[in-house]
Amino acid sequence: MTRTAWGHGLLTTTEDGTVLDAWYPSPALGEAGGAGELEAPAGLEELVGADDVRGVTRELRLVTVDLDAPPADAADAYLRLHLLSHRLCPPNSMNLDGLFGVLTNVVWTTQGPCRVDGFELTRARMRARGPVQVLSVDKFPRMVDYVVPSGVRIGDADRVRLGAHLASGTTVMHEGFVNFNAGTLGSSMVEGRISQGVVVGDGSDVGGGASTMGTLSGGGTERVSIGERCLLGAEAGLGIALGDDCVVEAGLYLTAGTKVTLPDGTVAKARELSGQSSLLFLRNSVTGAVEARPRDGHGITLNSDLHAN
Ligand SMILES: CC(C)(COP(=O)(O)OP(=O)(O)OC[C@H]1O[C@@H](n2cnc3c(N)ncnc32)[C@H](O)[C@@H]1OP(=O)(O)O)[C@@H](O)C(=O)NCCC(=O)NCCSC(=O)CCC(=O)O
Ligand SMILES: O=C(O)C1=N[C@H](C(=O)O)CCC1
Ligand SMILES: [Mg+2]
Repeated sequence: MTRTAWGHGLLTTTEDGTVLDAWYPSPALGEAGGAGELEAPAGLEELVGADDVRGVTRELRLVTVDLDAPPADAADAYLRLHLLSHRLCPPNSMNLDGLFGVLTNVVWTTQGPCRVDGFELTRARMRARGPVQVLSVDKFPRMVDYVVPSGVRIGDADRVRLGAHLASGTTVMHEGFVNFNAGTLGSSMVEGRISQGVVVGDGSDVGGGASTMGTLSGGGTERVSIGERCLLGAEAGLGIALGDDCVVEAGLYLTAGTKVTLPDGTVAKARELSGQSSLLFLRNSVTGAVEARPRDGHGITLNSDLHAN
């Protein structure tokens, strides 16, 4: 069966037809066709038109995508990113092959997206209109400029890209980062980096400055994930999947190839322990060896005051 999704998008298009962005206020799974669904949501029509200062036009388009096929173009890609951030699709549930290729690099400003080519002249025209700040130059905008999910706190809007999936009860502190096609499935404290493709389970804490290894560049190939009630300590790093109720000591970078001493004295590569539950990983400060020790009972408990968002 074909898995589809649709939405009415407000597209920003340059004079040569390049789509800079698309905003879908109410994307949905399935096919459009129910009562009123072929009409754009209230308020969108009023936003259509040219912005000569930025050299763009804003147009409405009803877009339908096949979630199992690669993104066809930028409008399609933006719908997929919205589906993730609206929590209609969890990370790793749709085809994102070739995503970077269909997105264009954009100057994201407080007056809206602009082309990179000729930006200084665009900036001059925008300055004549009013104050303008450049937020970033990137293929992805900030999530909160397109989607504000319920039950979430985000200390610094720059740190969460459109396409992040943040479950209700998630707090992303200023040092945290969440990439597209990545995020949380329940209450979580995020003070470290959740890389593309990485998913964090309910009740887990990613400590300050911690790193989860991504697979997009630099050789990391293991699919990293964190189960429920886990703690990735401050400044720790993770290159394998953790099951539930695991702890990684602060400052320990556990790569897939790290040799880990087990309680019976045998040595295993961390990737062989991938997905196992109830383990504590630490670097023994006397011997220098990385050890995995069994942990009893349930893992960490989050401070509920910090997640009643
Ligand atoms: C590894 C653990 C989990 C261990 O803690 P535990 O409470 O389980 O055990 P413990 O009581 O400290 O230690 C039990 C016994 O093991 C010993 N022990 C502990 N760590 C050891 C090590 N690395 N090598 C050798 N022995 C060790 C202790 O001395 C003690 O020995 P005896 O039995 O002989 O007494 C911890 O040190 C840790 O790293 N926690 C992570 C916390 C964290 O990072 N939270 C996120 C904060 S995020 C944050 O703060 C944001 C701010 C920021 O930005 O940084
Ligand atoms: O969720 C918060 O707010 C947090 N605040 C602490 C702080 O302000 O120091 C750190 C952990 C989360
Ligand atoms: Mg606080």
